[in-house]
Amino acid sequence: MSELAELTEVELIERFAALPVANVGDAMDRLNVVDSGIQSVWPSAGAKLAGRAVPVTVAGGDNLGIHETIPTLQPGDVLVVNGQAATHRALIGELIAGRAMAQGCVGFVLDASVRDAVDLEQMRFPVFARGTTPAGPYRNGPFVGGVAAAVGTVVVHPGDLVLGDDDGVAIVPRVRAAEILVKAEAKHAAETKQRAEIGF
Ligand SMILES: O=C([O-])CC(=O)C(=O)O
Ligand SMILES: [Mg+2]
Repeated sequence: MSELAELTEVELIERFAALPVANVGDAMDRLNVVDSGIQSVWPSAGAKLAGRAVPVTVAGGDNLGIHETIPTLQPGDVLVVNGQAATHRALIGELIAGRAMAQGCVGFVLDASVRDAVDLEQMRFPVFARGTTPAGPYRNGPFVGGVAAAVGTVVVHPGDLVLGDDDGVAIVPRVRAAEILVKAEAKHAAETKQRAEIGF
């Protein structure tokens, strides 16, 4: 634990990024795993996300809060959007993703729909959402940023760690990150040993 207490946030995120999200979920007693309806939107497998949460809550189908938040993003941030689980409009696409990438943002998680999924994969920009639709967003507001937001029933605080892979998304509370990393790495080591015993 003392070694972990000295890890920088970047090192902590790198260590989490090396683990399957399932192992991290298990290390949190299977809690804090985001609703299974929120998945990678890349047409192919291989999306992998690990970064620091910047939560924003928007009205269903409206992305003003995303536009206003993107200029504030820092390298390593993940934009996490409570879009009210409204799937009738896409809140982001490749253009907004490109602007976020230019800020150093490493991915998005949205309780909403998105569009331009093929472009997002070609850009290697991981986006997790409830689905895709060609229907574009409105841009009127309101929105709330800078405080916790709910995504798929999980509360996300600013600075929490956001992890995603082809199984889905989990949120690691920042204050518990070191303790959860120890348990998740132990779980991964145990499963690696079990695989060898089973013979694959
Ligand atoms: O037009 C929008 O607001 C969403 C979109 O498709 C993009 O960002 O590429
Ligand atoms: Mg677009």
